[in-house]
Formats: sequence, structure tokens, C-alpha cells
Amino acid sequence: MEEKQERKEEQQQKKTGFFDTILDRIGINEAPLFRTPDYMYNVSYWLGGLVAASFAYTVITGLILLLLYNPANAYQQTQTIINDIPYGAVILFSHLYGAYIMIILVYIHMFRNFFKGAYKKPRELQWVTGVLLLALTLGASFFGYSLVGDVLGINAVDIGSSLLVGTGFPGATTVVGWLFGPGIDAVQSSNPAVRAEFFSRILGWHIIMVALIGLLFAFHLMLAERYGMTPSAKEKPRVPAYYTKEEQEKFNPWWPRNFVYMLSLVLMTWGVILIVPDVLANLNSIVSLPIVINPFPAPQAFTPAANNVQPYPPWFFLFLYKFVDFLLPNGVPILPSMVIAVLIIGLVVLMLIPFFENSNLMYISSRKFWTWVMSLLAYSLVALSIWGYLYPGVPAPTNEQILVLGIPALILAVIIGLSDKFKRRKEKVPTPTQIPKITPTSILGTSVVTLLFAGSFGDFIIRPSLLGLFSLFPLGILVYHFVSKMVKAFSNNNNGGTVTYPITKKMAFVAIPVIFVITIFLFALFLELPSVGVQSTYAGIDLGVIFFLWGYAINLYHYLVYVKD
Ligand code: HEM
Ligand code: HEM
Repeated sequence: MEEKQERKEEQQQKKTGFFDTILDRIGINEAPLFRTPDYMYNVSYWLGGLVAASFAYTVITGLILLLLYNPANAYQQTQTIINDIPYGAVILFSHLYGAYIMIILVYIHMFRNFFKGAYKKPRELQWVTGVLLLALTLGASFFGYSLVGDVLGINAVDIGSSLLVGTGFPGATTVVGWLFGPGIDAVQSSNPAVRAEFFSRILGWHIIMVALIGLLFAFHLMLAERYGMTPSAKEKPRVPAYYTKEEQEKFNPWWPRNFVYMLSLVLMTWGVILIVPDVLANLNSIVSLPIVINPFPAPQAFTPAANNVQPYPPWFFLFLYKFVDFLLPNGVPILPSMVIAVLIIGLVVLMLIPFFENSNLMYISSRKFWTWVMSLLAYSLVALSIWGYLYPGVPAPTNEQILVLGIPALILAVIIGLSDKFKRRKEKVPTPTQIPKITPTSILGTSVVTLLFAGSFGDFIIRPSLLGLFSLFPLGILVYHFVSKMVKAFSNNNNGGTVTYPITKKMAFVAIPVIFVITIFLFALFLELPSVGVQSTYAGIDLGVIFFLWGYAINLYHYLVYVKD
């Protein structure tokens, strides 16, 4: 009996030992992976990881699509993928939204790293490679979008090639030939070999760009491992901001905590990538969705149905599309060469920010000019995209440019210029008299701005106008200011200013098995749901919810096991 027990224990030891041995052989904890302090287990420090998660998702689904795609019959084959291939709609729609979510996350990651000062010495190369990654991500998405063969993708190629040829730069036509092969005329050809020549060229570029993203990302990540993530400015206020080897010794090793945390974020990201397009695909059968967010392809290019479709670029190039509509002060349209020049110079300046801005402190207040430039860039990308969406192809005279870009640029300059004053007030330890109180004026102020905002919003919905849209921004900021003041005042009144974490460890302990049981049911449901046709998107939503819940459960596990009370 005892012998048996001993053998059992020995076997068990061997089992755990085996797993540990593998990790030991890999050298996971000796590898030069950075160690992470407790306060960095916050999603803003892992945004790059989220970008990488969406990249990995698009690569996996992209490789499956590669097996199914047919360049000689791009549009019909895409319809076949959606309607006849098991889970084809789920794979294609989530590939598209994987790319969309990746683009949004890349921008958030970039702006966050700017405002955090993460581009400063010694991370300059991370920033430079980052800007290249941004350009490649947009490029890969552009070529992917054109692979479908619908009127939008083909129009996008048409606009892109006209813009390049229109610059009149020597060699522009040759470059267009390299990029688009026989060009969009080939799409109408009755000869499948000619059609295939065009779509194979686009597919080639799509894959080349993705491969370049992979290579560059490896380098980008290597640098991230070399210096670790940028510490909070409170801990390291001066450049170069990184933890020394000795300091790192006190922190959490990569295995297992970083792995657990990262896994939870990856699964949640994948969940969102699956849920959003599949929900939209179903919504589309109730209300016709705007073309820019619709996961279904638009009508086939060069067919009668395509004639009714407004030529739109993909949403991530709407800003550029509006810029092309700009009129110069003398009323003449902006030249393609100017558009391309502004774009290239803009990208180069963005890339070189770490070399232009090399102040010694990590705080935003020590680099006001560049903070203004980057805030204006973020604002302009959003404003131009909305403008391009609402008024596609409508010429934009100088007075409108001043209204949409000039005035907000001035407002931003004033806010950033005065930001020190707000900051100083914030930095002081709040005494009881400084804790916001609910006063008759604050109630009146909140009511007035909220009503104004609601009124303008309602008005804008009924009668959309540019002025209406841009008046919503300052009103929105005022609403935020007043409402957040009220919320602070309320929370101070109720619990003396202490913030209590809503999910207790006990609840997390119960929630994990509950989630596990729910996902078993969801998986059973998955097997019952239709696998072919647009209805397979139900299964896509189901799978997305399973991924998301598992990610959430692992997040709770991380909270339960690693977060100190
Ligand atoms: C090895 C990696 C990849 C491969 C082999 C691949 C392959 C493909 C293929 C074959 C299509 C055409 C699908 C069809 O219309 O039937 C496609 C579409 C697309 N791809 Fe990729 N892809 C990859 C990675 C990526 C990445 C990383 C992105 C984004 C950065 C991306 C963005 C897109 C987009 C936006 C579409 C259009 C989808 C639609 O409109 O429904 N792809 N891809
Ligand atoms: C395909 C696009 C990209 C991917 C996959 C990616 C991935 C990553 C990853 C995994 C990290 C490690 C820290 C973290 O998880 O946030 C990181 C850090 C960093 N990335 Fe990116 N990135 C991309 C694009 C960019 C862009 C567009 C920029 C800026 C222009 C940028 C600048 C940086 C910087 C400065 C850091 C250091 C952050 C710190 O020290 O806290 N990256 N990136």
C-alpha cells in the first residue's frame, strides 16, 4: 500500500517536474525578458500587446483565407466564402475587423506612448520602428480591402493610383505599375488570367506587407524586452527612464504572472474581434449599416449595382480623402503632389519626434509644443475622417478649413499653454475645502451645459451640419468637466473620498467556476448553431463570448492570485 502511495507521489513529482523542466530548458526566467512591477498590470502598459494579439488573429485567419481565395474570381469566391464555406463568414468578417481593431489600437498605442514620453532616450528606435509599423499596418489593410473585388476596394485602388500618377513625379507611373500590375481595367476583363494577374499582385503586396510587419515587430519587441516598459513619471521623472538590473530583481518575472495577464488580454481582444463584426452582420439585416462599418462586401465593381455606390475609401483613409478635397486660398484644388508631400513629410516628422524633442523630464508640461502638435494630429485624424464621411468629395474652402482645424488648433494651444495652472492645483494635497462640493452654481452649470449638449446633439441628428458637429466638441468637454466634478463631489459625500474596488476577491473566486460552467453551455450551443452561410455568425458571436469570458476569468484569476490587497 505504502509502496503504491510512494510511487504515486513520485509520479506526481515527476509530472510537475517535467513541466518545470521544459520551462527550465527553454530558460524562460533566465531569458532577458523584462520583469514587471505590480503597478504595471494595467492595460495602458500592454496596448502594444493588444496590437500584437490582433495582428496574430489576422495572420491566423488570413492564412485560412489564403487557402480559400481565388484571384481569378475574387468577388464570386469571396461570396462563396461567406455563403458556402463552413464558418467562412465568421473567418472573413473577423479578419476584416481584426484589421480594423488593430488599426485603432495602433493609434491608441502610439498616442499613449507619446503622452507618456515612452519615445524618449533610450527608446527612440522603438518609436521609429513603431511609425514604420503604423504605415505598414495601413498599407496591409489597404491591399486586403482591395482583394475583395467590390466597388469600394477597386475605387480605393483607382483613387490611390490617380493620386500617385497625378503627382507627376518622375517614375510615379512605374511605381503604380509595380503596385497594381495591369490596374483596375483588368478587373473587367473576360479573361480569368488577366483578372488573376491584378488580384495576385494585390495579394502579393498584402502578404509582403504582413511579412514586413512580422519582421519589424520582432525587432520592436526585442527593444521592448531590452529596456522594459517605461516606468511611471513619478518613479522615474528623468530621462533615461528605465529600471536598472538591480531594481528589476525585485519585480515579477515573466513567467507565470505576465503570461497569465497577457493571455487574459489576448483572449478578450479576440473575443471582441469575433463579436463586433458578427453582431454588425446581423444588425445589417434589420437596418442597413453605413458602408464604412458594414462587414459585407459592397456590390461587385463594374456592375450596374455598383453605379449607385458613392466612391468611399476605407474608413482608415477617410482623413486623407477629405484632405484631397481641400481648396487652396485662391480657390484652386490642392495638387496631388502637395497631398503626397504633406503625407510623406508628416510621416518623417512623426518618426523623428524623439530627435526633435529631447527634453530631460518625462512630464508632458516639459514639451508643450509637441504635446500641442500630437493633440492636434489626434484631433485632425478624427475630425477629417468624420468630415470626409459626412461630405465625401465636397470641396473644402479655406473658411471651412479654419473652422474645422484652425479654431480647434487655437483652443488646444490655449488649453495646453494654461495646463500648468490646472496641474499645480491638482498636485496640491486636497484639503477638505478643496474637495469639490455640490453648490447651487455647480448644479445650475451642469444642468445648463448638459441641456445645451443634448439640444445640439438632437439638432445635429435631425439636421446634420458641419457647424453643428463641431459645436458638439467644446460642449462635450464642458459636460465632462461639470459632470466629473459632480461625480467627485458625490463620491466624497458618500464614502469620504475612498475608492472601493467593486469586485471583491470572494466574488472573483465564485465567478471563475460560474464562467467556466457558462462557457461549457455556450460551447454545446456552438455545436448546435448553423455552420454555413451568414447564420454561422451566431456561432461566431458565441465563440467570441466564450473567448471573452475565458479572458475575463483568467483576469479574475490574476486578480485573485497575484494582486495584493
Ligand atoms: C499571413 C497573413 C495574411 C494573409 C495570408 C491574408 C490574406 C488575405 C486574403 C486572402 C484576403 C481576401 C479575402 C477575400 O476577399 O476573400 C484578405 C483580406 C483582407 N485582409 Fe488579410 N491576410 C493576412 C493578414 C492581414 C493583416 C495583418 C491585415 C491587417 C493589418 C489584413 C487585412 C485584410 C483586410 C482589411 C482584408 C479585407 C477583408 C474584407 O474586406 O472582408 N490581413 N487577407
Ligand atoms: C503593428 C504595430 C505595433 C505593434 C504590434 C507594437 C507592439 C508593441 C509591444 C508588444 C510593446 C511592448 C509594450 C506593450 O505591450 O505596450 C511595444 C512598445 C512600444 N511601442 Fe509599439 N507596437 C506597434 C506600433 C507602434 C507605434 C505605431 C508606435 C509609435 C509610433 C510604437 C511605439 C512603441 C514604444 C515607444 C514602445 C515602448 C513603450 C514603453 O516603454 O512603455 N509602437 N509595442
